[in-house]
Amino acid sequence: MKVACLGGGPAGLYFAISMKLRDPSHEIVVVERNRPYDTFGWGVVLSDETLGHLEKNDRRSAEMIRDAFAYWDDIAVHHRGQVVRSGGHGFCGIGRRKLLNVLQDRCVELGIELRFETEINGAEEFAGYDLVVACDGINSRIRSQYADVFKPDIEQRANKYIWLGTHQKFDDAFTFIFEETEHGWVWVHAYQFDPETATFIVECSEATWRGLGFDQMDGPQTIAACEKLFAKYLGGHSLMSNARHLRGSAWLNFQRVLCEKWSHGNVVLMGDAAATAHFSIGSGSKLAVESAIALADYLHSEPTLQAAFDRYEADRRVEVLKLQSAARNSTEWFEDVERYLHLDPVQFTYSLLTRSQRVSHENLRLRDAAWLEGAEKWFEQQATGTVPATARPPMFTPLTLRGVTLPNRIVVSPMAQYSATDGLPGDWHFVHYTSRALGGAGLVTTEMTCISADARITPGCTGLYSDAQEAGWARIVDFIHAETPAKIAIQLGHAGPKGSTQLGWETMDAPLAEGNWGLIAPSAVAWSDGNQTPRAMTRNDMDRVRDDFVAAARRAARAGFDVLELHYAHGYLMSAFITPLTNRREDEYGGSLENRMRFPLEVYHAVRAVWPDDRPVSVRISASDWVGDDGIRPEDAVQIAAMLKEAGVDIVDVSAGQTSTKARPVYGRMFQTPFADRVRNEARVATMAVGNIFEPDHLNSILMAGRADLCCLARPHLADPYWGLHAAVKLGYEAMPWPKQYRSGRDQAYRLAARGPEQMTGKV
Ligand SMILES: CC(C)(COP(=O)(O)OP(=O)(O)OC[C@H]1O[C@@H](n2cnc3c(N)ncnc32)[C@H](O)[C@@H]1OP(=O)(O)O)[C@@H](O)C(=O)NCCC(=O)NCCSC(=O)c1ccccc1N
Repeated sequence: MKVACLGGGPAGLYFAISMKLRDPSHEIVVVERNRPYDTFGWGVVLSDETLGHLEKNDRRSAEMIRDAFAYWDDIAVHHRGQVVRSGGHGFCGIGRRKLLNVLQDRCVELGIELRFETEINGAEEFAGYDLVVACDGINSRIRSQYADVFKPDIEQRANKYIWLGTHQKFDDAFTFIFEETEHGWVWVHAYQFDPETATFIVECSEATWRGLGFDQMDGPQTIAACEKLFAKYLGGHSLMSNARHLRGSAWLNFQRVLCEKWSHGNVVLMGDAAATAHFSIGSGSKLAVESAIALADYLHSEPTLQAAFDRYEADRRVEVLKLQSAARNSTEWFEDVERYLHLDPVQFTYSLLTRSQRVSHENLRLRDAAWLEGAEKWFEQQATGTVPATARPPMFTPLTLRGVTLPNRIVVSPMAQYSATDGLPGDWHFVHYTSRALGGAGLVTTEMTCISADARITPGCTGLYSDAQEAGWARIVDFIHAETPAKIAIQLGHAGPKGSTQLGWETMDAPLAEGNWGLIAPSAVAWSDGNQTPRAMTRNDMDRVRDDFVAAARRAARAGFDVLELHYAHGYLMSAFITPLTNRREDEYGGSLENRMRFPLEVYHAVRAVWPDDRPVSVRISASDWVGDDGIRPEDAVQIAAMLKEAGVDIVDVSAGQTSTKARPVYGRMFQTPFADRVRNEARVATMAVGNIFEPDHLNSILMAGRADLCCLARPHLADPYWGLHAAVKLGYEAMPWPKQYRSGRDQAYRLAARGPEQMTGKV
């Protein structure tokens, strides 16, 4: 086969080697515009796993690469005058020039032609070749030439970065340095890649970059300014640019590239030309060399060029998407890093280490158990004020809000049971709520409990507007207080435009077959075409609703609830005021966010005035309407939370959506946690995270990284009332209190768990 590799970066060179090794009769040329020693980038990073793949593919070049590698295990984070160091991270770096030279030497050894200083203008210049591999990097000309076929999706990221080098040693750890300037924060990713040299990537937001005047500086001025900013870390050494190469001498914005199609005729994309991964997860080189191996394999296993391209694309796209998803998390973390810089250095470091969401709490334990234990102790000290002798998982630390101390951070999320008659909590509710409290949750939240009969979502919803209902709830609260360490919250709400609908297991959100009651809402906007149109509320209606909330709050206090949560989310009455999608009012309760929040805040203040001072109030909000700029966006949620905080709300329960039938939510593990994180760290208010949180590791990671203060689990608690107890068994946390009646079951559960996971009873 006659093969042309257009571009002599790692992808092109390694593909040429891989092809020649599989069949020495291939005639291969690598065409490259630069001279052999002309390159950008200082050092690149490969993992041990990728090195293993290289070894299997070509032992000889792998050994040469291994010999030239700098290894380091620690990550050091310089922040607010402290250095936090953790181990077990296992990186290896090599000079990009060294890597290219090793690969070039190997090409020559195998009889591959290297044609340097040759500019490629288009794939047609290689018409006589059987296979043309476009590995011409991030700005690929060949990709542009066939852009209508490859359909590249190129996203320019917000931050500015420059890739520099230094002779200062960073050989003991991969080092992150965060420095505050009068124009915002600037930070460094530094790592050694040969005995004399380290990569020194400087990054900041565009606003900081402009504020510091980098947009007006030439190369030498830029370097001098960076040297001054980071002088105390450079030990008198200078910074160096790779002046001959644009990508080593100028500030860049990272471009995330993904092509819809990777081949066209006999032309195929590879490496950065096909897909890129942000440098902050150190996986660009992995993608390039592993793609090179995969394409070489398929070209020798498949009957036709097209079949090989198809398998290559299908196989590599999955890997690319996985890495790009982790890379996106990491990129966004650095774009939003100013949100986290107020955190304590320990928590900030934890947040940094888990930024891609690929590294979880237990994974960090495998990397550096001692560091994680220290971090867990720090967390517990924040919660209790005392340094513990032994650490416990963050999810089992208490949280105090006003005069109420929750024994742990596990919350049973409010979930409608649709099982009440006339709003009365009955035996079903008694068994359901008390079981979850016995099962280890720190806080059990009731389903949305309605402030009046016409405030109900369905005829099966519970209420708190009669003496009988108050007595029914008091029975549940009393049992929980007498028999369990759990606290119990009542969630009070009014269904507004989503009222008078069928039970959850009938047709959700559809009106009743008969016996519908009239609806009220901020404006006469129906939930859907199939729902009743509500009447727009008058001020009299507002007075009644406020007074009903107050009366229910008084009853809740008398019934002994520990926490009161107001339901301001999911399209119900208060949420319908907050979102512009359903609030079309032209008076002082509609229009700006301040106006839309006016009635919800009035209700909050009225409730707070009758709710005991020593008991906290939580408010659940929808942090996104999932409809783009027409509805509530996460940045609006920060403002909403700031208003709630200002009003005295103790914790914001951050959910999302269910406010419009047009919503397009993006589901996934912990998919709403980024909203809780943003609200917590921008509005600086305690938050609860909710939404597809289901593993103990999720809770510990969320809490420890400061993304939320409590974690709500809904469906896991339907599947397993004893979720909290089982989580403690799984984590080996033996101090978890069990009901005394169940102690022999507890002992057996821990014994079986110690023998191995397959022996465990119950599931988590
Ligand atoms: C990703 C990788 C391997 C991709 O290799 P590719 O071979 O696909 O692309 P490349 O750009 O290296 O080489 C392609 C070369 O093709 C050539 N070329 C382009 N157009 C023409 C043309 N018209 N005519 C002739 N030649 C052409 C050209 O030389 C180009 O290279 P370029 O000009 O340098 O882009 C490469 O770009 C690279 O080495 N990147 C460095 C990525 C990296 O390792 N970053 C991670 C550092 S670790 C890190 O920062 C980190 C790690 C952990 C935690 C935090 C962190 N911050």
